[in-house]
Amino acid sequence: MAQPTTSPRQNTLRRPTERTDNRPPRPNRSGASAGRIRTPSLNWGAALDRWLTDQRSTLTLGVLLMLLAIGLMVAFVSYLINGAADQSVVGSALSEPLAESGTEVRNWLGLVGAAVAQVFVFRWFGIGALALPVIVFLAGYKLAFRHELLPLSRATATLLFVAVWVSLLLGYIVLVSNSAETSSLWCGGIGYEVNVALYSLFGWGNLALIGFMLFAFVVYYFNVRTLKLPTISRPDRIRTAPLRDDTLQTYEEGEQNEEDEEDDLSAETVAQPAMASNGYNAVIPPPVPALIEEKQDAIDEPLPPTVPAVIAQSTGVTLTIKNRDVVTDDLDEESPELSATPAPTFEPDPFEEDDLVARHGLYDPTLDLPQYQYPTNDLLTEYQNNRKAQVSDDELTANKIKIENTLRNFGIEIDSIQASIGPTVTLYEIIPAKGVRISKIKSLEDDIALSLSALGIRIIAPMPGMGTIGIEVPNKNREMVSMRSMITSDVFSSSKFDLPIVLGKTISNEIYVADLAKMPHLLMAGATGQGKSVGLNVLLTSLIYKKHPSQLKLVLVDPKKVELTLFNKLERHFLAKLPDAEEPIITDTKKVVNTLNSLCIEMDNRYNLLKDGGCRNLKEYNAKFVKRRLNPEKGHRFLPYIVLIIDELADLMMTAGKEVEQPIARLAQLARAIGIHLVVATQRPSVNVITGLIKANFPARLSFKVTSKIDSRTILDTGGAEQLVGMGDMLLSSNSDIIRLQCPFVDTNEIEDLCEFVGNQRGYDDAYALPEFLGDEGGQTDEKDVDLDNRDPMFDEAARLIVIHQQGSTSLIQRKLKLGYNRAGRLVDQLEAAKIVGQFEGSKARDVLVSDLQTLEEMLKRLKGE
Ligand SMILES: Nc1ncnc2c1ncn2[C@@H]1O[C@H](COP(=O)(O)OP(=O)(O)OP(=O)(O)O)[C@@H](O)[C@H]1O
Repeated sequence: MAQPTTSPRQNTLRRPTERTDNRPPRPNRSGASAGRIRTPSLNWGAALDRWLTDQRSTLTLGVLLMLLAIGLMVAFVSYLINGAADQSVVGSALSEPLAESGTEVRNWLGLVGAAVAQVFVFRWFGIGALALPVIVFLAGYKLAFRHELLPLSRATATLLFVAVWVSLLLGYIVLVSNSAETSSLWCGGIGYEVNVALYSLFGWGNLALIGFMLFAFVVYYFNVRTLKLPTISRPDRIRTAPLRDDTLQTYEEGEQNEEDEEDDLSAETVAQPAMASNGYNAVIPPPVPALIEEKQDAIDEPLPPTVPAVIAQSTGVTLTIKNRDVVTDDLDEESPELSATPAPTFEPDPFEEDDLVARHGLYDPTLDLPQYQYPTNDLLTEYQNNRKAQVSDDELTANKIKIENTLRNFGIEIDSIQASIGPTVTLYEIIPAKGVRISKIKSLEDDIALSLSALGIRIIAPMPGMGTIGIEVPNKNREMVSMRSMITSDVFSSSKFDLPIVLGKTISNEIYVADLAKMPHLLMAGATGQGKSVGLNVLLTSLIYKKHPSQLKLVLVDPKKVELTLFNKLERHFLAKLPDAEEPIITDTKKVVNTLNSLCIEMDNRYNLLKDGGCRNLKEYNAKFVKRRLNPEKGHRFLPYIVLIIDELADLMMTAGKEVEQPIARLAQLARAIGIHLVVATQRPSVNVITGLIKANFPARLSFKVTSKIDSRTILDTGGAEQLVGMGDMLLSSNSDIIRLQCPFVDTNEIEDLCEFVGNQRGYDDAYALPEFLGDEGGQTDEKDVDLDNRDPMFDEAARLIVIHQQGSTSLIQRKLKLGYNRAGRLVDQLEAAKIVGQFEGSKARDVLVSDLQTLEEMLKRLKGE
C-alpha cells in the first residue's frame, strides 16, 4: 500500500501550470519536510539573496568595501591636515562650476574626498571619524576572505563608541580652552555642540558624564558585574597541580603562543597547548580556564552546567562549582598540601567564561580552513533538454478514458477523476461512485494494472486520508530533474537542516529536501541500473554544497571499487579514514570491518565527551563548545557530523556477515545522538542482506525499481517498488509514509568538477583520523607483549613530556614530538609497561603514575640498568 504526495483536489483535468497558481501552499505531509516550487515570478528579495550568497558577489563587494575604506581614510587624514582650506571650497562647490572647485581643493581625494570628509570629520566626529573606515575595511575583509580579521560586531560597537566618545572628550577640551576657532576640526560638530548644550546645564560636570560614559561602556562590553578585580590568578590560591600557572598563561596568550611552545619542548615548564579540535586542525581554540583544579571523583553524572553544586568529597574538600564542565580531575589525590589546606570555598565568577567569548569571540570551526570556498552552482550542468514534463491534453484525456473504461469493465463507476502531472508519472485520483467499496478496487489492483497495459502503473487504494483511489501512470515524455535546479532552488539553498539532502521532486513538482540528521539513517535499494549510484552521488553532492569541511566527515565504503572513486579528491577536506589506511575510500572487506568497529569506538568516545559535557546530543555539545564552555584541555573538541556511506551491502554481507551486521546495527541503534549517520545501499534487498536486525534500525528507506514484489516488501514492507519505471524513479518510506519521488540527475562529469573544485583548495594535512581499531589480529597490546629492552629512541623524551604535563595522552606525544599516531601509540604502550602511565580508559587520558621529574629520572636510570 502506498501513499502519494498530498495532491490538490481538482474537478477537471488541467495543465500543471494552472494547478499550481491559485492554490494556497499545502502543508508538508511528512516530518522530512518537502518544499514546493513556486511559479516563477520576479522576486527581488530572493534575487538579492541569491546575489549575496554568490561568492563572486561577496568577493567583489568585499574588495570594493576595502578600497572604499582606504579612500575614506585617505580623505579623512587629508582633511584633518588641509581641512580648513577646503571648507570654503566645499561650501561654494554648489554655486561654482565643479571643475573649478576641484582644482582649488587640497584634499588628496579631490572635491569628493573633501566633501565626504567635511561631513564625517567636520560636522560629526572630528578625529573620531577615523574609526569609520576601519569598520568598513573589516566588513570588506570579512566578505572578501570569508574570515574575520576581528570579530566584526564587537569591533563595530567599539569603534563607533570610540568615534563618539573621542569626539565628546575633545569637544569638552575645545570648549573649555576656548579654542573652537582653531581646533573644532578635531572634535567635530557632534562633540562640540553636545558639550555646548550640556555645559550650560552641568558645567564641569560634563567631564564626569563623559567619564561615566566610558565606565558604562566598559561594564557592558566586558560584562563586568562587580567592582572586584577579576581573580585570574585563582589557581594559585587553590592548591593545584604544579603546571597550572603555565597552563593559565596559555589561556591568556591564546593562539599566538602555539608556535613558541612547540619549540620549547625541553623547558620544564612547557605549557600545555590548547588542544586543537579533533587534534589536527590548524586553528586552535583558546581553551576555557580550568576554574577548579580539585579532583572530584564523586561526580559521575554530569551536573546541569549552570546549577551551583556543593560537593563534599572524601578528601574533605568542599567546592562550590558553578560550571561542571570545567572541573578538571588531574590533581594528585595524595597531595600533602591539599590535605593541609583548609577546605576552600570557591565561587567562580561567570565573568571569566563570558570573558573568553568577549576576548576571542565564539569558536568558529570553519576557521580551520578560513579560505575555503563553497562549491559554486556553475559546477553543475544546466541541461538544455531539461524540459518540463510534456503531457499533452490528448495524453491526459486518453488515459482518463482508458481508466474509466477499465474500471467500468470491472463494474466500478466513478464520480470524478483529477490529474496531477509529476516529472515522471501523472497521478489520476478517482472518486468512486457511491456504494463502490474501495476494498473491491483494491482486490482488482492487478487486473486493472493489466488492463491499462502500461508499464509502471501503481495503484494506491485508498489514498491515505483522502477516500480516493490513486492511479499513477508514467508520462510518455519524462522530465529530467537536474541537480543544478535542485541546488539553486530556494527550498534547498535556504534550508536550515543540519544535514540537508535533496531527494528529488514529488509528483506535485515540489522539491523534496530531507534532513539526514533526523532520518537518522537511510537504507537504499534498487536493482542494477535503476539509479542507485546517481542517488548516492546526489546525496553526497547535497551535503558537500551545504557543509564546510570542518562540519562534516564522510566515511566511504565502496566494495565495488569504482562507484565512489571520484570522491578520493576530497580526502583532505571531507573524508575520514583509519590512521594507518592508505586509501581514504575503503574497498577491502577486512578494512570495512575495522572501520565499522572504529566508528563504534568513535561513537563511544563521543558519548563520553557528551556525558562529560553534560549534553544530550551533538548539537547541544557543539553549541556549548562554540560558546567556549567546554575545555579542550579535557579532550573536548568540535565534533563534525560523520556520514558513513556503504555502496553495496550485499558484497559485505556475503564475505563478512555478522562481522559487519553487528557494528552496523549498533551504530544505527545508537549513533544518531552523536552525529554519526549511515546510508547503506544494496542491489539485492533480500532478507539475508537486509536482515531483521539492520532493517529494524533504519526507519527511512528508499527504493529504486527492484525486480520483484518480494524485494519491494523486503525494503519497504509493501509492494510498489517493482512497478517503478527506473532512471531515478523511487519510493521513499519514512514515518510509515510512502512518497514517490523523481531523483535528480547528476553526471559523473559534474561530480568530477565538484570534487576537483573542493580538492584543489587548501585542506587539512590529512584525512580526519578515526580511532585505531586493532581487531582480532592486533588486539590491544598488553603489558607482556611490550619489550622494554627494545624501547623507542624517543621513550625518555615522551616520558618526561607526559610527567611534565601530567597527562597520559597519545595525541600530546604526537603533537609535541611530531610523531605519527602509530608510533605515539607504541610509545604509550611502552610507558604503560614501564608503569609511567596507567591503563587505557577509553576516551579519557591515561593516569600518569609518576608525579615528578626526579622520580622519573630515577626510573629511567633503572631501566637503563645504571
Ligand atoms: N535521476 C536520474 N535521472 C535520469 N536518469 C537517470 C537517473 N538516475 C539514473 N539514471 C540513468 O540510469 C543509468 C544508471 O544509473 P546508475 O548508474 O545510478 O544505476 P545503478 O543502480 O547504480 O546501477 P549499478 O547498481 O549497476 O551501479 C544512468 O547512467 C542514467 O542514464
